[in-house]
Amino acid sequence: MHLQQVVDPNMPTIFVVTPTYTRLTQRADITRFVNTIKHVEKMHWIVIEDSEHPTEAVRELMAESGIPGTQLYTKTPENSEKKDGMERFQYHRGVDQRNLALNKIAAMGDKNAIVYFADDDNTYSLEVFDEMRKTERVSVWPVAFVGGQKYERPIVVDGKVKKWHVSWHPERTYPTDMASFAFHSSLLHTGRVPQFSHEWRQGFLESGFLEQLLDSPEDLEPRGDNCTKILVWHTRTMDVNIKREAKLRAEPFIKV
Ligand SMILES: O=C(O)[C@H]1O[C@H](OP(=O)(O)OP(=O)(O)OC[C@H]2O[C@@H](n3ccc(=O)[nH]c3=O)[C@H](O)[C@@H]2O)[C@H](O)[C@@H](O)[C@@H]1O
Ligand SMILES: [Mn+2]
Repeated sequence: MHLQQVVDPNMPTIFVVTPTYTRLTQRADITRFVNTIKHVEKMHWIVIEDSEHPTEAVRELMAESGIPGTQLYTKTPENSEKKDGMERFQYHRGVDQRNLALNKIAAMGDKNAIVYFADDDNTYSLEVFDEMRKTERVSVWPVAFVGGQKYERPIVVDGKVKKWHVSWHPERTYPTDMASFAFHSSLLHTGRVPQFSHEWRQGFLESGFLEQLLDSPEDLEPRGDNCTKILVWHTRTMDVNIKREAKLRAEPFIKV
């Protein structure tokens, strides 16, 4: 008989929510992302394209991954979109995409699930998925390479988050990155579905969202040895130099 790993039927499903958009490095980023999350059991991958229509590229990447998932799309509205000359920090990314996913997950009605916002370009340990699986309400852990620091992390005293190792806008109620927390799906079923807003200040998305889930940072459940282990890195893919393309064009039948 073939030996199979027995999956605990009570184990919560992890909904991994990934906004994405068409760009030169998208297949590279999503390939690396898939190579990590394909090792995570009992998960459902929600990919939301920032686009007016679903793309063949994402459909294909999702199908080839073999990961159970849902392909959604919603274009960031004109007025809140990146305009020419705007710097990266001047506009929100992923707001409408994550909101759509939240509504979808709420409608799916799974009462035994965890929700995690995982951007397509970060680096994730497998351990972070084991840690978030234990979430009762909202779990939290450190993230490296963010906020102009080597890492940002909650400081835990007697099992509670009391302050933060964060220097960028430390006055935020929850001064922490999108990749630093996960929450239980029960929080989607207590009334209005929590959402992100374009109206919030740049860099205040996480704090604004968490304020809808919890009363105080002390309600957070610290993971990763009381928030002392780096399990996620806020990496970014470099802009690829294609300045010689005009001299020798890519062949249209080669998928990059
Ligand atoms: O506050 C913000 O605006 C963002 O800042 C940081 O993220 P950062 O690495 O700077 O941003 P990206 O990785 O470029 O974008 C975050 C996610 O949104 C997607 N995205 C980006 C750009 C875009 O136009 N549309 C879109 O859907 C990306 O594929 C990615 O999954 C945070 O890590 C994000 O979670 C947060 O949404
Ligand atoms: Mn990123």
